[in-house]
Amino acid sequence: MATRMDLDGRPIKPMTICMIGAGGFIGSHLCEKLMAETPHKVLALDVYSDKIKHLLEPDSRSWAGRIVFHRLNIKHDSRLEGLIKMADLTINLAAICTPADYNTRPLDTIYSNFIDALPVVKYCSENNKRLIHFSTCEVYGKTIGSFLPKDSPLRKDPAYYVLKEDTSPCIFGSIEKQRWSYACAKQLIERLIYAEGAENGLDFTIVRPFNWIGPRMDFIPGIDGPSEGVPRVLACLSNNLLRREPLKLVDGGESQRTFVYIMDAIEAVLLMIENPDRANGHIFNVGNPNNEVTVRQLAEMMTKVYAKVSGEPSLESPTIDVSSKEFYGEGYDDSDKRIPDMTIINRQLGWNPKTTLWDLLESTLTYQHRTYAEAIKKSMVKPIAS
Ligand SMILES: NC(=O)c1ccc[n+]([C@@H]2O[C@H](COP(=O)([O-])OP(=O)(O)OC[C@H]3O[C@@H](n4cnc5c(N)ncnc54)[C@H](O)[C@@H]3O)[C@@H](O)[C@H]2O)c1
Ligand SMILES: O=c1ccn([C@@H]2O[C@H](COP(=O)(O)OP(=O)(O)O[C@H]3OC[C@@H](O)[C@H](O)[C@H]3O)[C@@H](O)[C@H]2O)c(=O)[nH]1
Repeated sequence: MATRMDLDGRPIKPMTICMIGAGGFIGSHLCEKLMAETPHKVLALDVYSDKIKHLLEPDSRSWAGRIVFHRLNIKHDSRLEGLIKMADLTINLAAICTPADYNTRPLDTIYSNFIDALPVVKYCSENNKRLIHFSTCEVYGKTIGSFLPKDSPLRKDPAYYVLKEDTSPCIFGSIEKQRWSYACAKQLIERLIYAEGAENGLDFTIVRPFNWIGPRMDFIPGIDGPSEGVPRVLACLSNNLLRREPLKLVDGGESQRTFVYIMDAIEAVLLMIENPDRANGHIFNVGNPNNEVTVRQLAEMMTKVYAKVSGEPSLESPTIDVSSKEFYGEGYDDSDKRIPDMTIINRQLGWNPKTTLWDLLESTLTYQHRTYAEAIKKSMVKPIAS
């Protein structure tokens, strides 16, 4: 493998990365990228390994031995500090991060996103190790514009909705809207990391992902996850399409999101890993401001794309409205609109997303169809009564 150069033309030394939550959606893509394109080693920590098992098989692959899986729960495992000490860099991805959990399991959500992350920050700070911590775009909460009168022309002014790392406020709902337990826990761990940087010199980078989507995201209920489980929107709507049932739109599907392809987003993370001088001390939005849709538009586009990749005609009534109370239960609330400002990541790392929403849905739904269509068909065949 040719020596890799950083953005300032210096050779990049191979490093060891302690990746916590390596078995999840983002972790699996990051591990794949690191194995295929870099000489770095990965200590992969997670309670699950299904999504990276293809990388762990002892075969003749060129990366054999560069990735080692450690099955552990960071809540209670004394191996954690030793593994952080063995590495040059720690990346913490571990979290409960599906909205269906925020209002129904608020304690688990707060513990996972704040309390369980504390030792990771502490061990990095005490051992002078660099930390890349995964936060979320949800720390911005709602836009300022959402509080303006519906007909206010200011709602169209980007100053009232574009989310900027160093100037936008974090606006959450009231305490009984437990949806915000996740965002609030993430905000507090960001503040703690920032303070460790300011007071104790911790080298940190904070990533705020804006709806990264792609293959291996979450699970399909009843196939590789619980039948009653509610994953994030991509998997929910994929599940509906695979089962040929109407796609459920929560509260009319009016909320807006920007979706970025996981493959584009992983490029940004690799730039952070390999350019510490440009990434340390920064908080980065990572998203695609050009891929904005309402959830209703997302559902309509997914319906069209799925018909194309599966060859099956769409349903006559492809969507159905459902209230948030019915879908998520008491205490749900929502972010109205999420457009990332890209100035800082552009300036520091020269990163820009490339993939359009149509293209990323086409490759992702091709994967969903190939991976799940047969299993769904089998599961839907009713057993014959004897
Ligand atoms: N995917 C997105 O669009 C998105 C958006 C915003 C923020 N994020 C953040 O990025 C990170 C990764 O997200 P993801 O989409 O890959 O989620 P994911 O749920 O697929 O991955 C998280 C992984 O962490 C592991 N984990 C959780 N608790 C653990 C513990 N106590 N010990 C060991 N492992 C544990 C889980 O088993 C899982 O494999 C999270 O911090 C999330 O909040 C993701
Ligand atoms: O079947 C569904 C599922 C979801 N939705 C809606 O689709 C939108 C997006 O839902 P997602 O499940 O992807 O979750 P959100 O975008 O609200 O939050 C996510 O954002 C960033 C991360 O921190 C987390 O991964 C998650 O909190 C929401 O408005 C939700 O109400 C539907 O209309 N139908």
